[in-house]
Parts: sequence; structure tokens; C-alpha cells
Amino acid sequence: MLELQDVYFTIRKDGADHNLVDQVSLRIPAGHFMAIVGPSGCGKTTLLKTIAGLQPESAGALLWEGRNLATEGDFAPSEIGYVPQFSVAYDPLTVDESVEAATRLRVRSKSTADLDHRIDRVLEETGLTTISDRLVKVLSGGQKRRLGLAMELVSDPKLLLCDEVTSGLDPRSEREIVHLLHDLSRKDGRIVLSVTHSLAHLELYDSVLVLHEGRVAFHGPPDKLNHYFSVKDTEEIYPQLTTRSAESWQASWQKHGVAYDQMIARNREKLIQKGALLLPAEVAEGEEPPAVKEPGFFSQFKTLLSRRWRIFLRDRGQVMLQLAILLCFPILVTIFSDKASGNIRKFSDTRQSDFIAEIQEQQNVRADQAKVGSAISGIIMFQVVLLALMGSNNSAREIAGERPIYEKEKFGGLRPSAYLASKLAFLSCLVVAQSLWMAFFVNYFGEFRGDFFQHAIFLLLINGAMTSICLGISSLMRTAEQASLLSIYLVGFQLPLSGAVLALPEHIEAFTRPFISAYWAWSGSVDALQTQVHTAVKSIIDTSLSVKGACLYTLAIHIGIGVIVAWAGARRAQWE
Ligand SMILES: Nc1ncnc2c1ncn2[C@@H]1O[C@H](COP(=O)(O)OP(=O)(O)OP(=O)(O)O)[C@@H](O)[C@H]1O
Repeated sequence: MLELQDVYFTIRKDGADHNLVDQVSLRIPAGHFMAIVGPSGCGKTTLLKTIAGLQPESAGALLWEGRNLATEGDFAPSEIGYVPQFSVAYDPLTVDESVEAATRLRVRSKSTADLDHRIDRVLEETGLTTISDRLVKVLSGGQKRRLGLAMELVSDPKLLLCDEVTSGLDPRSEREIVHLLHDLSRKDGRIVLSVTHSLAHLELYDSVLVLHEGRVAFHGPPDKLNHYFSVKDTEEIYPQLTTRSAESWQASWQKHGVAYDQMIARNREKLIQKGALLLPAEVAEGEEPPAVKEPGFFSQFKTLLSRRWRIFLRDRGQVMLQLAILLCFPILVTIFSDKASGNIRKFSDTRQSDFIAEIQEQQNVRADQAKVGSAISGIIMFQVVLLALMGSNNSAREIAGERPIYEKEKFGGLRPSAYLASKLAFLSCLVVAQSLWMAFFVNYFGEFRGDFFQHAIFLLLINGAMTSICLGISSLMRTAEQASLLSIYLVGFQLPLSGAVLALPEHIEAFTRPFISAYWAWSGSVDALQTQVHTAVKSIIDTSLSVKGACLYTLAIHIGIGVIVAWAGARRAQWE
């Protein structure tokens, strides 16, 4: 039994309180199928989200099986299913893979056979068995809705909330989906609440709730709707609603509500007697079905990581882009490697015989230092900036691009820690491949004149730092576009603020330096150069260099900050 007792959801707007859900009271027994209808903007979705706990009630109480959800424990993720308006499946996966991932993320299966059995049962129940190997991206609207339902049914929820699952469908698909929802409510005592715009097929529901400006205007059997609203056709109900104020409709329903509740109860008794409505006691012969256990951290991590790789490898455009970047960026750098391999003449140990020869020698040495030093510094900075760009490309869209699906999965019991760990594991592979390939490729065509290992570590760190920071940005932004834009700006500022090209004014440098990852990676790599080359680089820059240890620690801190921000962003609820 789901019970709503004078539930309100209030927002503050222009200094005043607005009730989007206004004193809604309902008692919905097990196995009930209810439609929530009303004109656009009347608060249907808000009510559904309030029941789901996504927008907790401002006043009143919600009780589930007699338990107050606010004070005695919220729904367990497996108890409730929420099918939102948007698609919750990834386009490159098949129907079967999507349902399998949903099952692995929500349910701890005893064995592979148990898992397969659950997946097959859900596919069968939603009529998806024959198209189980089809890719999500080629499914029709109706099939996508079925898939959304299937992915919720994997945990056998006792309460299924559906938000506009029939909108935009052709009449036949709409009828099929309403029939499916109806059938889902007939077994196991599952309550199905369906928000819908459509007033078609209302006869399939046990009751219809009509909302008007957040208030209940009617809740009763569907065949009493026209009589209650004094209309001949159901289509006339919405225009009829506008003839009176929401307060007046609410007052009217409060007067007649008890009689309509009794009608609903009588209809229910008849259904039970006919055997058309099976309740859990009859299904399980008085025994409680075993509770669905949630999978552990590692199980969710493994599922997410393998799904991420599968999605990546199936997205040919993404793979080609990554390969193009991986191959072309180092080639760009090697174009300049000739200039960096030039000889730097040394000052001779003995004094020159004449003053002019000594000046000439000094000029030669300085010319060599300028030529080779600027080429080497430039090549290092070029590598650093390209890897920073790769880092931002790796992660800027990683969370923001799939936020609605992630929020939905979090609602279904996905641990943010498992999600973030899977992202870090996936991105680490890209970072290692990109950075080491860049380091070795460039080194092959123009050997690094110093400690190559140290240089490679700094290339890894700059890519890691930028990937991590952009992942943090991705977890905070509302859209992938916002996250990409901000990440690109962040990379764009790295070169001018690093001081590698032009020294910054001291007062600006002191403020910006700690934040510019490119500076620390460049400085750490320059520190790895042989003494003579190091001197040559120092001779052409005005910016002070930092020691290896400071560079290492600062970049490690940047990576850490990115991960912490990503963690905070991933934990934060961000429903539309
Ligand atoms: N968190 C919120 N803050 C401010 N306004 C909100 C919030 N949530 C919903 N609203 C507003 O409350 C009203 C009801 O929104 P809701 O989405 O519940 O309506 P609906 O009946 O589902 O509409 P539709 O049928 O068009 O989907 C709308 O005007 C919406 O803009």
C-alpha cells in the first residue's frame, strides 16, 4: 500500500511560496494501476518525482507498506522502478546487453544461470525476446519504451512509476504499452502509476487521478470521469477544468472523494474474485519472496568498465578520432625535432688570443643556445599542450554526456564510487597509451637530450592532470557542451599562462602559476635535460624554472583535486 497524506511540494519563486503539489492525499493498494492525467504543467511529473523521493515533499507524509518514507527509511532501490521520459539505454548496445547491464548493476545474482533466467524473464515479459540482439539506436519509439520498462523490471520493483512512457508513440504502440503496464500490475501486487497526456485507453486503469494546478480534481474509476465532470466525451475534461478554479475542484473532490474511493475498492474486490488480479499472498502462498540484494562495489565497477569499453569500441567515430589524435599529434611534434638536435658549441677552456675572437666565440655559443634551447623548450611545451588537449578531449563529456542515464542508475542503486572508479580506470588506459606513445614516438625521431624516463613521467602527469580536472568539470556541468567549452578554455589558457613563450608579469605569475599544469610539466621536463641543454633553455627564457620535486607534487595535487571534484560532482543529485 502506498499512501500519500496531505503531500505538498513547494518552491520559492519571486519571494513567494508556490505549491506545485498541493495537499494530495491518496491510498493506493497493491496491484493497482493508476493513470495520472491533467493539463500540461499541472504537476504530474512533480508528483511522480515527489513519490519517488527525487523531489522530497515539503509537507505531509508518504507511507509505503505502513512505513513513513521520510522518517523510517526510504524505498530500497530494488523496491521502486522509475521510467523517465528520456531513453535510459546506450545507443551502441543491444537490447540484451542493456538489460544485462541493468541487471548486473541492480541485482546480486547467485549464478550465471540465475542472471540469464532473470534477463530472459524480463525480455519475455516486455515482449523484447525476438529483438534482443538489436541495437538500441535502431529501435522504434515503442520498443525503446519497452526497453526502459525492462531495465526497471530486472529488480522486480513493487512500485513502478512511469513518466509519459506513451508520449510521441503511434496509436498502436501506445495501446500496446498501456496493455503491458496493465499486465505488469496484475501480478505480484505491483503498483503501477503512469503519468500520461493521453486520455485514450483509460478503461484499462483501475483509477484515474486528474490533477489541476497541483491539486486533486478527481480520483476515481475511469468510467465515472465523464459523469463527474459533466461532459459527454473524455476529451472535454481539460476544457471543463478551466471553468472553475483549482481550489473549487479540490473542494468538490474532497466532498465526493470517499464515495469514489469506495467504488474503486468494490471494483478491486470484483477483480480479485474473478482471479484477474493476483496478489503476492496468492502468488507465493503466504511466503515472502526473497529480498533482492544489491551487487557490491567490484561487481558494479566491472560491469560499468566493460560496458564503457564496449560503447567506446562500438563508436567508430570516437575510435577513429582517438587514433587520429594519437598518431597525428606526435607527428606534428617531430616536424620540429631537427632543430632540437643541433650542436651547442661550448666555451673553450683556454682564453682566446684576442678579444675579438673571444667575443666571436661567445656569440657563437649564444647563437647555438638560442637556436637549440628555444627548439627544445618549444618541443617540450608542444608535447605538453597537445597532451593537455588530449586530456580535455578524453574526459570533458565523460560524465556530463550521460548524466541523465547516470542519475537514473544511481537512483536504481549504483554506487557513485563504483561509477567514478570505472571512469578513472577507463581514462587511465587512454592517458597511459597517449602519453607513452607521444613520449616514445617523439624520442625515436629526435632523442630526448636528458633523462627520458623523467620526461615521460611529466608527459603522463600533464595528461593525467588535465583528464582529471576536466572529469571534475564534466561532473559539475549540466550539459556536455558546457563541459567541453570550459575544458577547451582551460587548455587554451595553459600555453600563454605557462610563461614558456612569454614571461608573465611577476604579480600575475605568482597568482596563476599554481594552477597552470602545463608550466609544471614543462618545467619538470626541462629539469630532466642534460646540463648543457638545460643551460641553453634557461638562456632563452625569462621565466624561472622549478625543481623536479615541486613539479611532481603540484601535478599530483592537480590530479587529486580533479578526482575529488569529480567525486563531489558524481555524488550530487542532478536530475533535470
Ligand atoms: N524544481 C522546480 N522548480 C521550479 N519550477 C518547477 C520545478 N519543477 C517543476 N516546476 C514547474 O512546475 C510546473 C509543473 O511541472 P510538471 O513537470 O510537474 O508538469 P506536468 O504536468 O508533468 O507537465 P507536462 O505534462 O507538460 O510534462 C511547471 O510549470 C514546471 O515548470
